[in-house]
Amino acid sequence: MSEALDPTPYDALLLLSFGGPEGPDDVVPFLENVTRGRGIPKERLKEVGQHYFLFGGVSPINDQNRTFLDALRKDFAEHGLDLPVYWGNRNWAPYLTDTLRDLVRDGRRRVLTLATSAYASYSGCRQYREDLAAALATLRAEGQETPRVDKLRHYFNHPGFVRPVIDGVLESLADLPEEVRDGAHLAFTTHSIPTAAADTSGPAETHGDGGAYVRQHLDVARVVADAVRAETGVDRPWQLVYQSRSGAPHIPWLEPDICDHLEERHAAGAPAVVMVPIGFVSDHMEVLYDLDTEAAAKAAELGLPVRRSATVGADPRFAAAVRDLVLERAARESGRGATPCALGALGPSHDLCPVGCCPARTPKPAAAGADSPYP
Ligand SMILES: CC1=C(CCC(=O)O)c2cc3nc(cc4[nH]c(cc5[nH]c(cc1n2)c(C)c5CCC(=O)O)c(CCC(=O)O)c4C)C(CCC(=O)O)=C3C
Ligand SMILES: [Fe+2]
Repeated sequence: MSEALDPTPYDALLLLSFGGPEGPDDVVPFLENVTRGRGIPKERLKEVGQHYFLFGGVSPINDQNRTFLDALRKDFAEHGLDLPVYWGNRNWAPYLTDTLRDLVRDGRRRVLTLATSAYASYSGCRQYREDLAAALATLRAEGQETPRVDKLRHYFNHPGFVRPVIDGVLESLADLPEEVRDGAHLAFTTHSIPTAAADTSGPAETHGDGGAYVRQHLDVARVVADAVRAETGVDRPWQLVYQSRSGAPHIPWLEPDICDHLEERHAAGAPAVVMVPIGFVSDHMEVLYDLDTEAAAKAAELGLPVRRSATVGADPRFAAAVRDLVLERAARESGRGATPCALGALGPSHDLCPVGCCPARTPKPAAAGADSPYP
């Protein structure tokens, strides 16, 4: 077998995700898990619960992760990468702590984690590292010997993530009526977060002005817009906009919201808009509700033709990208050379989050970073 497919020192890959309800009875307990200890207004929770009830109380996220696990296992098997893949969530079964128990039971000693968020932010990176630390603490308190846990670098600019997004935009453009296709604007969307969280996202030297969170999204948006221009020969206006805002109204979050943006584009004379959810790795409830339901209704009201381009999901190129990222990290951890692959202007992200990366408002132990209490 070729040396390039050696995952040493790792003996397991852990897919770490958000989790979602899988039936009407799950919705309220799920939302209680999500918002434990955080000041989400009750009104917002009722509203979010409604979004889930509209879809039978089922979030698509768990099935999307199951499909992605299948794609990863298939890719690894086909390429002779012998690395078992586990799955654990922050807010719903399979819970991360139970998955860590499985890893210990199976004798895994060195685990590499893939979080389902591609970008730097407290919610998308450090909070997952806190989840890992909490699960490790629980097992240690039970007297178990825990594995060493690392986390893969942010993959937002990996070609295996970006190219499927480009294809999705091209498909959405092709799906628009011909008379509005060339004039269509691109609206790249991601999860809004408090501006204070955006400004402190990523390593300390990138703080300020939207931080790594905004810069990473802009980098992806630019690469996609450039590729779409090269492919179609049409230069389209594009912008990064936000969705799924929550929190108290007096706290500033990233803006503009996609619905306001559609209104503004319509008023500016845009004949059509393609919404490109680069902030979401698969069709989460945010995509199904906030874009396909709410923003689509806004567009219909305006008489503005819109399309929503596909998320990456279980695209085989994304599974191959994860294989590439695993082998790259494994090579570096064992002192072998590895050339990290990245599109755009920012270059490959760090392997190890430095101290002060995406700080929490209330500091908590976080694993798999320079400030981890776990070696
Ligand atoms: C950056 C980011 C990601 C991307 C990174 C990642 O992928 O992890 C993400 C993912 C997700 N967020 C999700 C759901 C929710 N997020 C909430 C709340 C919040 N998200 C925030 C940010 C993010 N969130 C923030 C700053 C809040 C408010 C404070 C807080 O609570 O931290 C709330 C509470 C109600 C509300 O405020 O909307 C819910 C129900 C689901 C599951 C969807 C499904 O079921 O398909 C997923 C994948
Ligand atoms: Fe969220």
